[in-house]
Amino acid sequence: MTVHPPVVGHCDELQVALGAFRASAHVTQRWGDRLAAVLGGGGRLLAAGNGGSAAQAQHLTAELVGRYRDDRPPFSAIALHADTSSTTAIANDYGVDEVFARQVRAHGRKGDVLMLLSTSGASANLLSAADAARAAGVRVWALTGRAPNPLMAGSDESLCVEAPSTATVQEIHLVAVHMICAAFDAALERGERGGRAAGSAAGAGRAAGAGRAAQRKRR
Ligand SMILES: O=C(CO)[C@@H](O)[C@H](O)[C@H](O)[C@H](O)COP(=O)(O)O
Ligand SMILES: [Zn+2]
Repeated sequence: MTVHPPVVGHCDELQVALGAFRASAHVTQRWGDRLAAVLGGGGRLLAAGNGGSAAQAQHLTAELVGRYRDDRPPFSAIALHADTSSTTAIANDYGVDEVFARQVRAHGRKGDVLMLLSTSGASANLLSAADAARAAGVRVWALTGRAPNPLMAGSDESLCVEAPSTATVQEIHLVAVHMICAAFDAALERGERGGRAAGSAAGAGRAAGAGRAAQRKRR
């Protein structure tokens, strides 16, 4: 067996873990499709994570509000940890385990999706957020490290990455994020083509963009 220095060894670990991840790639396809239906129908994605996973969660919301590859309408997606005033106030007043749960109660509506990213699948603030979401009728999808873990148990659906190190799990989570975005855009594109084929003046994606403000009724 070839023994690589640690830095190169990381590439080997990533390669092996990516190979295993291919088997769960269909989950990213499904999530991208469903997200297109939820957001296109006026719903919202909430996303959260701690540390490196916060960055990945924010990466996903940025690509939905901005764009992934091609130009398309913006969609409603919020990275909960990115609101520093809310997170610090909630941590200070209610405790750190409440930082995401309280924002889920504030922003989440029935039919929305909460995406939680965690390498351990055991962070208490994410577990509380999952509980809050389910109580509000918000679907919970978890991107985690190795199964089994408490977060996958507390979520409606999960994609668990089998990799030995936190770093590798995080890197594969970013791959998953981009695959979800690609599937999301493809689903919108199919909707637009369907809309045009049916003679609709506006494709489904554009219609969703235009109608979103009206559709999203806030309590
Ligand atoms: O990025 C890294 C390590 O690569 C760290 O910042 C890491 O994300 C933090 O320790 C997190 O608090 C870990 O939380 P989790 O992934 O277990 O939910
Ligand atoms: Zn990206």
